[in-house]
Amino acid sequence: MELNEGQRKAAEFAGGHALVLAGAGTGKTSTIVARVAHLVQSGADARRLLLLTFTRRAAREMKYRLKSQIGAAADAIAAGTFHNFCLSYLRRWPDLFQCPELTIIDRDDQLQLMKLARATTIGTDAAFPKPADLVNYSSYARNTNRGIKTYLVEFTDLDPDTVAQVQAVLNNYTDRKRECRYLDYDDILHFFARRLHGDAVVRQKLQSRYDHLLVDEMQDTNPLQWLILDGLRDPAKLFCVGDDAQSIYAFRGADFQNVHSFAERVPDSTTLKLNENYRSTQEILDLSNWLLNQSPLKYDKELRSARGPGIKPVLLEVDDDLEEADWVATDLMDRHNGNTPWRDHMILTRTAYASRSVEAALIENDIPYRFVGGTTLLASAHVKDLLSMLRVIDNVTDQLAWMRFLMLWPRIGEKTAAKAIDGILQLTNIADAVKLLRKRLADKQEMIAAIESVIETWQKPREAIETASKVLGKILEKRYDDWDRRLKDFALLQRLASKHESVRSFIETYTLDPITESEAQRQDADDLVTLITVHSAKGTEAPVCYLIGVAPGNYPHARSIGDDAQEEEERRVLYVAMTRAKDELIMTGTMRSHGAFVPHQNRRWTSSGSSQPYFLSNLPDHLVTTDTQMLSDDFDDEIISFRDR
Ligand SMILES: Nc1ncnc2c1ncn2[C@@H]1O[C@H](COP(=O)(O)OP(=O)(O)OP(=O)(O)O)[C@@H](O)[C@H]1O
Repeated sequence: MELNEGQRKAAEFAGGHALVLAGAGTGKTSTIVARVAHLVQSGADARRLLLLTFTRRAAREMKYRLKSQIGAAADAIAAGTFHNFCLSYLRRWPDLFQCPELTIIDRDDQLQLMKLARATTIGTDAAFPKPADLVNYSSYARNTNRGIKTYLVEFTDLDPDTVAQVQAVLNNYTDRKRECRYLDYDDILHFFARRLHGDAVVRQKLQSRYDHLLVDEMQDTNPLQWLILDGLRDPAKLFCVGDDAQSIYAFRGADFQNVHSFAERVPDSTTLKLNENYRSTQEILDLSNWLLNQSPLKYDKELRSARGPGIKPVLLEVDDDLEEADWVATDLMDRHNGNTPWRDHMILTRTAYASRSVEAALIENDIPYRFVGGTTLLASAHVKDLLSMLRVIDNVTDQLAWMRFLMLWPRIGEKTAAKAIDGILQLTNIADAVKLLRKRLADKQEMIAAIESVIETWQKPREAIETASKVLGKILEKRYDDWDRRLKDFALLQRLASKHESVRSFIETYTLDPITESEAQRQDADDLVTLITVHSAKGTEAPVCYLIGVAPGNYPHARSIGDDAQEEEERRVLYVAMTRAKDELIMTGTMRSHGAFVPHQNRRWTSSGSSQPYFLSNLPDHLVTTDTQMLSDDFDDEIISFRDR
């Protein structure tokens, strides 16, 4: 691929810090890859480059592209997510970061722990914020780099007494984490940033480690991530790429001011722009441009297609999600029969839940697919059961894992487990814990033998999981009706683990950046339809994109209505979704008729009515082909070509 003038200028930029600010499909990712290649080819030491991406998948893809451009040097480049990068240093320098051996916990564990903290601190009070709210408060405050009290006063309606109680619950939660040696997702960045800014030795060591810091998807970084970049730069040079119109993670604390205010924050920086979109045809961009232009915010983006004209986007009204699913599956099969590979198709959904009918239709029709962004493999109950065994071996103070593991066994209830755990928490290694269990639970020799057999294979992650599956199989089989289906996941875990050097690294990788079951199953297959949530689809593209659930209540999502900032973020979600399509964008949803939404007797949206805000309610007819047109007698050629492919 030959870079255009703007891309080349950015890739070969010889000044200090730079921000590449550009719209969707303008080659930001291609440019950052080209810049890394350029730096290495001009003599930069690959080991002194740090490439930060939003997902592990993005890092893997960039490395893959780099490998073809610069060969083995690509292996030396540190590339990964902020969380991976920070964790690697917490692990490498535990003393400097004052962060001993720790277990990473996921949201499920956070909720469990918060439940305990809430119950201990305030007892039962139905009106008090729920564990999920408390986890969210804590997470948002840290990611936006605010004290919890400041956050609660500024962003919630809680009265001063409740604020004080929430603080007490969160203190209890923190104490519990310390006691169990847990790190939650936000702690990773928080601990790293705190030492980076609070300890001159750490700062000096890290600042002397890199020459170039390259950041993809800058618009989705949060204030805490900014703090990290700010602490790492100078003499290292920042090269950040981003698009403010694609900022869709404000709900997690992302701050698109990191892009908007880059020039003020980094006074000696240069902002470079890319204008031409190489991904989509002009018709797809006309619709995307129109969507952004409806916003009260000035995005100042008018995407121009380098590819020229193509097929107009289609907006298809369906009666319900079943009809939608059937239609998508039939259309996919028609296209595949016409020799288009499955891989050319991507189905974008708001949520995993909203795509269940489409997923069922894919399965029913034997359409091979992988799902990206839904319920994740490590979150399913039987996998958590198995992981609990691995986790207690890795961290003997992992209270939540002990509770789960012990209670798997017959005749061990909450009380017996809690008593044993009280003793275990005083210990420092698994060998002592086994001794203690042998004494306290003398009639549970089978369980103790099971732990010992896994310890024996501990150094080989694949074997450790195989052993754990065998020794737990008999008891798990009795717990789950659909055991045969679940058992297959254990084989999947073994396959994934075989690529890791330790059990811990395996668990951490997929806790930090979760993988869905279907994604894991199909990792090596390449001709598949991709079913993906819009949030996971950032940075991806496909020739044909189906955007399902384009309806009031989804765009903007009902939950965001009434909050201007959230509604605006919803517009950007739709914009991200539309701009994934290269050749064809097909939107399906309920209730559209001749440019206005007409409540239908048998349709789900009837009760909320057509007054619900909807981004496409004023959509000019000329921007899309509608199903009404598709069904009319004077079908034009373009529509026939779409249908008769
Ligand atoms: N100079 C070019 N010539 C031809 N194709 C290009 C050029 N630059 C980028 N492309 C292609 O355009 C598409 C979009 O590029 P890329 O994914 O880098 O854009 P992006 O700005 O990161 O997009 P987004 O932010 O929407 O994810 C890719 O298919 C890429 O190969």
